[in-house]
Amino acid sequence: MEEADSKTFSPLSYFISLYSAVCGYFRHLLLRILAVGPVPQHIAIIMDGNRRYADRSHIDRTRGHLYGYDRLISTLERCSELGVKYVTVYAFSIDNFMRPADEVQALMNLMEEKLDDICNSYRLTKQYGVRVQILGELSLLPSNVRAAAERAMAATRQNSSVVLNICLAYTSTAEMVHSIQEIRDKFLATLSEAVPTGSACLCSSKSEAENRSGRTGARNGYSHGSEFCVMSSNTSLQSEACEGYSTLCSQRRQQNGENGFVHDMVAGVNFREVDGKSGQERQNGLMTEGGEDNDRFPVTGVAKEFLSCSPKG
Ligand SMILES: CC(C)=CCC/C(C)=C/CC/C(C)=C/COP(=O)(O)OP(=O)(O)O
Repeated sequence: MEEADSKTFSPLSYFISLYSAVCGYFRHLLLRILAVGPVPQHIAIIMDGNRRYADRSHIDRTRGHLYGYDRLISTLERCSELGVKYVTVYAFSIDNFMRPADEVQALMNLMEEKLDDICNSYRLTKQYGVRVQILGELSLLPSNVRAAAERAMAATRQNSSVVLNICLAYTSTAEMVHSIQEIRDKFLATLSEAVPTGSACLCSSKSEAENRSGRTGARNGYSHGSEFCVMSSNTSLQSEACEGYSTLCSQRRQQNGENGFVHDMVAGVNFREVDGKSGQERQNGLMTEGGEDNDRFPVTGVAKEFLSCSPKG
């Protein structure tokens, strides 16, 4: 026993543990000071530079991704200590599937392993109370990763201290298109309930039928029928949209020519739900936003990207 103790003790290991304890103490102090000031509720992170780091350090690229993951977790812990409520990480875009097959495979293996590690980490799940949410097109992921994602969400569902949103197989274009399609379908269902079929005040029966069947827009551009149905209804969805989004809607109509009004309006509702800003604020945001990376990033790039894509049914 004594022999084993004398083998494990070394001045170097003693120095290393002393050094890390001192660093930990100062980090803790620094975070306490920072927490006195304003702390953002939501921090979004784009994982980037893992391969460049690996190439520069002459290590395997998979190891570069592994180090990137470790950094993410320590950043998450620091955010949680500061009182940040949401950390959103853009970990894998739909476009990333176009990377070489062996890299995609290695990343998928890493995701599966790390999602399970998060679930099994006492530190993350119990001490930090991390709740995991996976955002994206889960159907595009291999079944083992999808299952790991479901496990992580289920295992941390009860936690509430900090939410870790992991964007996997995600792009904001796909998200916007899907949400618009979903809202369109709900809207059209509401429309068909709210408006008696064949009412003389409504659009022609032909355009009404087209809207109900979920077309992207009215065939004839801004047919009176289509606009009248939208503007005159009292459903909350419609009035919300009309209330603060008229500028956005009309700009969108001008830009897209014959894209349907239904979609312009739905986009307005969605922008509001995204960040709670008014249509005009959102537009100002659009005009001033820049940077390549923002284009595909959730929240910041959403509206900008939407304006540059034409929704298709
Ligand atoms: C569970 C969980 C959160 C797992 C995370 C897995 C992980 C590390 C994903 C990052 C993948 C990725 C595309 C990183 C970007 O760096 P890059 O490859 O684009 O590097 P580069 O900019 O140097 O080319």
